[in-house]
Amino acid sequence: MSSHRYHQHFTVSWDQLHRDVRELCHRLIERDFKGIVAITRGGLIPAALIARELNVRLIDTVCIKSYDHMDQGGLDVMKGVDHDGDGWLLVDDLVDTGKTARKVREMLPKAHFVTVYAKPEGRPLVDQYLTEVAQDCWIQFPWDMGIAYVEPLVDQVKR
Ligand SMILES: O=P(O)(O)OC[C@H]1O[C@H](OP(=O)(O)OP(=O)(O)O)[C@H](O)[C@@H]1O
Ligand SMILES: Nc1nc2[nH]cnc2c(=O)[nH]1
Ligand SMILES: [Mg+2]
Repeated sequence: MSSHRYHQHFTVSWDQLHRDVRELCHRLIERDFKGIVAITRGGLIPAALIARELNVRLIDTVCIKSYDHMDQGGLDVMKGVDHDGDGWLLVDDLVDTGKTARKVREMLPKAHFVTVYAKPEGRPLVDQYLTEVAQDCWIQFPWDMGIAYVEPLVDQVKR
């Protein structure tokens, strides 16, 4: 599958991401977790922020790659964990088609799985998420962006 499926962009700033993760933490505060499993790489930053809010120190990773920028390839699992996820919080930044989530759920069937953003196809695979985003929308994360100069409108339009 390729970038042709994305027709809109949803740009998330660092501030927005931080606010969203904190809101997700409000919904997790009543639960106790043995630790957090972050799905690399996208799950690492939300996992660090959640660990701070919930005072969790034990953090593990499932290392998996599915996309090369907007192009979806085969799943490459580089590292798993040696338990079934019982009592653990499993964290990713987003669920899109659900392919990554399905694979990781097989590996950790008992974990409580959360993402910050969820698209409709992947939504049924997570236990909790904060914000739903349209299926044809590419979520642009702050770690993939930089600050750039923008020409004044008059120069863009009239030159
Ligand atoms: O629901 P899916 O269609 O499987 O897509 C979701 C996955 O895609 C992205 O990871 P990616 O493979 O791009 O790797 P990264 O986290 O290292 O950026 C994202 O972080 C999710 O893990
Ligand atoms: N950054 C980013 N990675 C993805 N991987 C799968 N879907 C997406 C998306 O919408 N944004
Ligand atoms: Mg990922």
